[in-house]
Amino acid sequence: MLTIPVINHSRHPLPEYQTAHAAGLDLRADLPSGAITLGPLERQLVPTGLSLALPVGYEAQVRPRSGLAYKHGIGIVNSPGTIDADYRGEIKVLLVNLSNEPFVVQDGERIAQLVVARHETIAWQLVEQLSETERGAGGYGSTGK
Ligand SMILES: O=c1ccn([C@H]2C[C@H](O)[C@@H](COP(=O)(O)OP(=O)(O)OP(=O)(O)O)O2)c(=O)[nH]1
Ligand SMILES: [Mg+2]
Repeated sequence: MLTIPVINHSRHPLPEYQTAHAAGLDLRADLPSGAITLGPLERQLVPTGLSLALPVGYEAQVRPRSGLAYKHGIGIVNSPGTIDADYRGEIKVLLVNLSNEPFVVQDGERIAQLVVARHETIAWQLVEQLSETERGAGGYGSTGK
């Protein structure tokens, strides 16, 4: 279990895992001035009121919730959003309404989920040739349906 320092400027509880082995912690909209409406194809940066200090070597991904996507066409424009370990600002969620109907985001509503993951920090090794593989440069459906 990883412990992460967090500041909660919102009036909502900290993000929680909804089930015992969930990967994502649900993020809530922090809208002290009240609900906002996303018109069709409109995008808005929705605040969460949370700031983190992730350990070096970790990132957090801001991912959509499938229920909102399926029922209301709500996605995240930059999905998955990347929270860097050195970011100390407020986590925000760039929601987009991909439906034909206006969608109201309520204060405190669970709008996205945060997945914390390890990542590598790499150094480049500039070469003239890459190791050979069976796939080679094949992609984009090269293996068939
Ligand atoms: O969905 C997101 C994505 C990013 N961020 C914050 C944390 C992240 O560390 C920072 C920068 O994000 P990113 O690198 O994706 O944006 P950029 O356009 O490359 O901006 P920058 O030049 O500040 O890196 O913004 C969020 O709060 N929500
Ligand atoms: Mg960046």
